Amino acid sequence: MTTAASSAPVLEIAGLTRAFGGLVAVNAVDLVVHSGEIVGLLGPNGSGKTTALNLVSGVLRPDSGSIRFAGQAIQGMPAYRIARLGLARTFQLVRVLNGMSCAENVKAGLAFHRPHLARGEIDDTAHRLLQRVGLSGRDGFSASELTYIDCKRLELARALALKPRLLLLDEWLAGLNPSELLIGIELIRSLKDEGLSILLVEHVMDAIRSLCDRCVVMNSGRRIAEGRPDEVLADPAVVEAYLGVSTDA
Ligand SMILES: Nc1ncnc2c1ncn2[C@@H]1O[C@H](COP(=O)(O)OP(=O)(O)OP(=O)(O)O)[C@@H](O)[C@H]1O
Repeated sequence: MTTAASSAPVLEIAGLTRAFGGLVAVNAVDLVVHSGEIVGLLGPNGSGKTTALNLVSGVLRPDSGSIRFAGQAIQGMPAYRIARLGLARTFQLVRVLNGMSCAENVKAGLAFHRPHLARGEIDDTAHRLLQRVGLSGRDGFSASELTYIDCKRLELARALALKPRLLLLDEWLAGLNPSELLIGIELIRSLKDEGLSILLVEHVMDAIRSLCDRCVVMNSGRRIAEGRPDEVLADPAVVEAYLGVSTDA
């Protein structure tokens, strides 16, 4: 079990750039996640955070720049190969297979990403992963019957089925009510306590303050700040980016 971040980088991004036509959505961004760390990727709407996650997870190909995961260059690799290396993600709009049970959802992920597992191991692992995210007793429930937070838990279980070293969470806490938010924050913290490294795109400030070891802030595709949550959230450039006004006056 890892309780403190160690120095080995699990993710190293340098000069990452991707344009859509004339719009440079991610512009020469550098970012490092050390092993055991939770790094927040912040910024106002449209600043390029989801595009950055899409580039890291192989959903999109970068125009230039490098992405190293656990020391291996992964830029431009197809998403399924990156996932099999142990880099998992959740999506801003929850993606679960609604026509399937919770257990089948997780087993589908296990069968695809860990095809060497025997049938019994797949069943046991799916059951354990559902317990792990707080879905005990829901193995046979249809995913379409789940509440919103339970859908999020199921998507997390599917991501954990990859046995990831790094987890990318794209606004996983968005839309939760205050009591669900506390549960969600504790669940993410418990993953870190087990040694998982996490890159977290998030707008919920309480979550950022309580979970993140460090934050990188983007605006208009560029990295504008990096530091501890309290430091970056007090940075005038960050306040200006979020509020759209200068704080110099
Ligand atoms: N596939 C695409 N084609 C064209 N433009 C895109 C595409 N994806 C993203 N963009 C544009 O790139 C910019 C960055 O978008 P992105 O979704 O990465 O921002 P974000 O920081 O994740 O925003 P939010 O917090 O609202 O999710 C935006 O101007 C967006 O409209």
